[in-house]
Amino acid sequence: MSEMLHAQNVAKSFTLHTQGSVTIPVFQGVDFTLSGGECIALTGESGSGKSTFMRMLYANYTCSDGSIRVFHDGDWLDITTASPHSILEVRKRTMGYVSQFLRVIPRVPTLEIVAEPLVALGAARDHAMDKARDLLTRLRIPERLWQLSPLTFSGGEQQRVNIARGFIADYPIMLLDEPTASLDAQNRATVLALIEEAKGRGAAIAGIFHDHETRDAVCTGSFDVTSFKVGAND
Ligand SMILES: Nc1ncnc2c1ncn2[C@@H]1O[C@H](COP(=O)(O)OP(=O)(O)OP(=O)(O)O)[C@@H](O)[C@H]1O
Repeated sequence: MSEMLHAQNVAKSFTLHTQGSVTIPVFQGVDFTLSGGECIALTGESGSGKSTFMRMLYANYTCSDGSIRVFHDGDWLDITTASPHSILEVRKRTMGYVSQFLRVIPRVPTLEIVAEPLVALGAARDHAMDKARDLLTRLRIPERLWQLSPLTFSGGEQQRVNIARGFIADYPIMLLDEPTASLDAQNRATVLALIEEAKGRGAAIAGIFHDHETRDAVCTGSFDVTSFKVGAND
């Protein structure tokens, strides 16, 4: 399995500038690697920093220390020092992120929202639309909703649209933030199948899965963020 992501000696603390510059240390000294075909669960008690770490892997949060290198376009790129343009390129071609919540521009139809990442990669529009229809069907979004904006959809429907959008492109690295959180058993099974398919094509996956059954079904390993808590080894 080839390594796709390598975080080294990563630390994070938040400074609350609006609250007397109070500093909240979260973790330090985090070493983490992710290879193709793996699905690693980020684990640890509530507040240990799982979401924070995942946002750092996606360069949404800065690092207080350390490096996070991703294998992008045949070379290693440190996203902690990369330009905003490079980060957008990494997100477009190398690293997908499926969050629990859908963020979309109002009035854009669901089908377009799902197809968009593949169109952005240069795929033919017909192919992207076919794949979007296929994913929406698999995720049981009724066809009568495809031309509507998902803004008025239920929480579970919005999450499934988000999953369809996240899985439409074959990203080499995928970050999954509770992808099955508000899904029923049938849809959860579909998401598990999508994760298995991504693993099978060699994607390197890291995820937060509060549901143990999901974690046990798809994960090849786990990574406990708690052990890097500031002061954990004092
Ligand atoms: N934007 C932020 N500003 C300030 N503090 C933050 C911010 N995001 C997270 N934190 C703090 O960082 C710590 C880790 O939070 P995080 O959400 O990453 O934990 P978690 O392990 O994902 O928790 P949970 O399992 O409850 O979702 C918490 O103490 C939290 O208050």
